[in-house]
Amino acid sequence: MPRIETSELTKRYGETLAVDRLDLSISEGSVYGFLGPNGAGKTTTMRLLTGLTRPTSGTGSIAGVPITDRDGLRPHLGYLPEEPPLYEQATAYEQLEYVAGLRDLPERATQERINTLLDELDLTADATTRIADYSKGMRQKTAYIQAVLHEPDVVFLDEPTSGLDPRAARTIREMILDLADSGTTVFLSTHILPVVEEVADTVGILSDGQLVAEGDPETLTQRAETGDTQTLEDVFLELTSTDPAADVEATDG
Ligand SMILES: Nc1ncnc2c1ncn2[C@@H]1O[C@H](COP(=O)(O)OP(=O)(O)OP(=O)(O)O)[C@@H](O)[C@H]1O
Repeated sequence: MPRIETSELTKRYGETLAVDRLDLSISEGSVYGFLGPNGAGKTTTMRLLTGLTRPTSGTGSIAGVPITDRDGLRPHLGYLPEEPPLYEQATAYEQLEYVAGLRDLPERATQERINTLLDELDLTADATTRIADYSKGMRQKTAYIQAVLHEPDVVFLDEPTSGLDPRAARTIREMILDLADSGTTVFLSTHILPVVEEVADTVGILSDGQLVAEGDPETLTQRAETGDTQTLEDVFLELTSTDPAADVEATDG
C-alpha cells in the first residue's frame, strides 16, 4: 500500500484553484521531490496531506489513514513547515521534551534520540539557550528534530535547508537519505534543485495546482527527441513556463 495516496485531491480558495485534481501514489522509503513555481500549490498540498486544511473535493491518505482524520494522522506524520511554530521562551531541550511528552514517546529512548540529533546538527552547546535568542538556522534545526523525533512513517519537509550553513545543510541531506533507508517516506518541497537532484528518487512538478510531470530525475531530464540530457532546472523552466515563446526557445536550445 502506498504511504501517500491521493485521488483527484482538490482545494479551492474562492476563485483560486490552489490544488487541482492531484493524483499521487508514493511508496515506503521514497524521497519525493515536490517542485513548482511560487504559488503553484505546494504548501496547500502539504497542508491538505497533513490534515491542516480540508479538501474541497477528492480524497487522500497517509499510511492508510484518511487525511480528514487529523487525530488518526498525527502518529504517522511529521511536518516541518516553512515557518515552524516554536516556543520562544523555551530552550531547544524544553521544546523537544514538550513535543515528546505530547506524543507520549518513551522517556529514556527519546532523551537519547534528542541528544543524538542535537549532536548531529551541532546544536548541543545551544540546547539550553532560549529559542528567542536563536539564529534562523538554529530554529530550523530545532524544528527539523521536532518533525522527525517520533520516527514517523511520512515526513513533510518544506525547504528543510533554508537558513542552514553548508555543513548543516549537508547533514540534513544525509539525514533525509538515512530516513528513507530506514523506510520513512520523505515528501520534500524545495526550490533548491541540486538538493532534489541529490536526494530525490522521484520528482513531481506542480504548476497552477496541477501535476505537470512526474518521474525519476534521470528519466525526466532525458530528452526524448535527441537523447541528450538536460538539467532539472531546464525541465522545470520548460514545464512551468507561462510564456509560450520560452517553450519554443527551451525546445530549440
Ligand atoms: N489561505 C488561503 N486563502 C486564499 N488563498 C490561498 C490560501 N493559501 C493559498 N492560497 C492561494 O493558493 C495558491 C497556492 O498557494 P501555495 O501557498 O500553496 O503555493 P506554493 O506553491 O507553496 O508557493 P511558494 O513556492 O511561493 O511557497 C496561491 O494562488 C495562493 O494565493
